[in-house]
Amino acid sequence: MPTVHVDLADRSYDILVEDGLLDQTGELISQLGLKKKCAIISDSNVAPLYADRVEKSLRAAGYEPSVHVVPAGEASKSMTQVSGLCSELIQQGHDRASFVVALGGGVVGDLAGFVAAIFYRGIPFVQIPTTIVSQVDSSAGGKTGVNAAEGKNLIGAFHQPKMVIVDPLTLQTLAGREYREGFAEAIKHAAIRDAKMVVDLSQLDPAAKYVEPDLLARNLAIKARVVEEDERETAGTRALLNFGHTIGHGIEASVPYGEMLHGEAISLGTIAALRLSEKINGFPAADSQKIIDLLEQFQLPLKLADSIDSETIVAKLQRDKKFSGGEINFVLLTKLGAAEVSKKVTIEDIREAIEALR
Ligand SMILES: NC(=O)c1ccc[n+]([C@@H]2O[C@H](COP(=O)([O-])OP(=O)(O)OC[C@H]3O[C@@H](n4cnc5c(N)ncnc54)[C@H](O)[C@@H]3O)[C@@H](O)[C@H]2O)c1
Ligand SMILES: O=C(O)C(=O)C[C@@H](O)[C@H](O)[C@H](O)COP(=O)(O)O
Ligand SMILES: [Zn+2]
Repeated sequence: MPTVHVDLADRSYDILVEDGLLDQTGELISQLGLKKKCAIISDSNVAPLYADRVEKSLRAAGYEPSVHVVPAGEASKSMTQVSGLCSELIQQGHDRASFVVALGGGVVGDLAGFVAAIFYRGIPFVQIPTTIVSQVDSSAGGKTGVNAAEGKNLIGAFHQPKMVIVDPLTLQTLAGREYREGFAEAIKHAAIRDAKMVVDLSQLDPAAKYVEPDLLARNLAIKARVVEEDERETAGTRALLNFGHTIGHGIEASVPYGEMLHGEAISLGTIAALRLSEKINGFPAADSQKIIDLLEQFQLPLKLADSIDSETIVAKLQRDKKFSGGEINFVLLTKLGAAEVSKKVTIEDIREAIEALR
């Protein structure tokens, strides 16, 4: 089975990718030496589809799971949900010996991971991702957290999972829009680390609702290698995973959370970052076009709606973690498959790149 090992000293773990793994959850988790009580956290779309199977598998392996469901969608990545879930877990008798199972997309993974990071000052958790975003990106790396009204992911913690269980067959139940949006993150991985994957992604059917385990694992391995180098985004390498995200997050936070899906906002942020790479690094426009063609193939947005005000985007993006101490650290491509953190991008360059999206 395709397995990606994330090597982080005592926080190391495996990412397992294979069709049908959902029904082996209990057996797989039993290798981790965790205690019996656990809380499955999921959302209102995913729980009716998959929580029973995960619960059954855990019970068969001797675990005692409780199930906790939040409303589907980005708005659930909130402190209100964190607080509600913590209370539910306490009421269900969970304590320091329990662990969390995050069953869902990136929203559930980030939210449940953050609950695990702070509940009783931190308990273990396992990720079971069910969207493209989460199966290529968010389930790995340990960034957990929620949004603030002022911007995306501004409250959170680094908390690595103990295991990531990826079952590509769960992708079959995604709606078309939610399936396609996730490819923005795979396209990002290709752009920053794997030029050959630009070609491989171009061969995928955007309506397939299935991705080969090897391609998912290849994406997760790109992420794992970056995270191993710079787990807490202090050395600059991990910031490369933010390609397209500075402006993308600004756009995502400029409309009510959930109105634009994460991958849709990142599509626009990617195009803006490509234009800035051309302007500042002389990145070839023909290579930008290869990335834009991929975004178009997955029917991701290429134009910013006039109803979204540029200054709102600028205000939101200035609260991003890459703005610190008065400096802008902006991720640019140097060539197809390679990126850098640049200090040469000004706020005026960013304004111009946002306007060019219209
Ligand atoms: N922590 C990280 O490293 C990281 C990386 C990338 C993205 N993110 C975060 O991830 C979030 C976006 O994640 P997402 O795009 O997966 O969104 P999501 O979790 O909201 O899932 C999208 C929609 O699909 C539904 N869904 C999920 N799996 C399903 C399935 N198998 N069948 C049917 N419906 C299903 C959900 O209920 C939801 O309505 C954003 O908040 C983003 O900031 C985090
Ligand atoms: O894992 C990372 O590092 C990433 O940047 C992955 C991104 O795709 C993801 O959207 C992440 O949540 C962004 O984190 P942030 O801390 O920059 O908000
Ligand atoms: Zn992202």
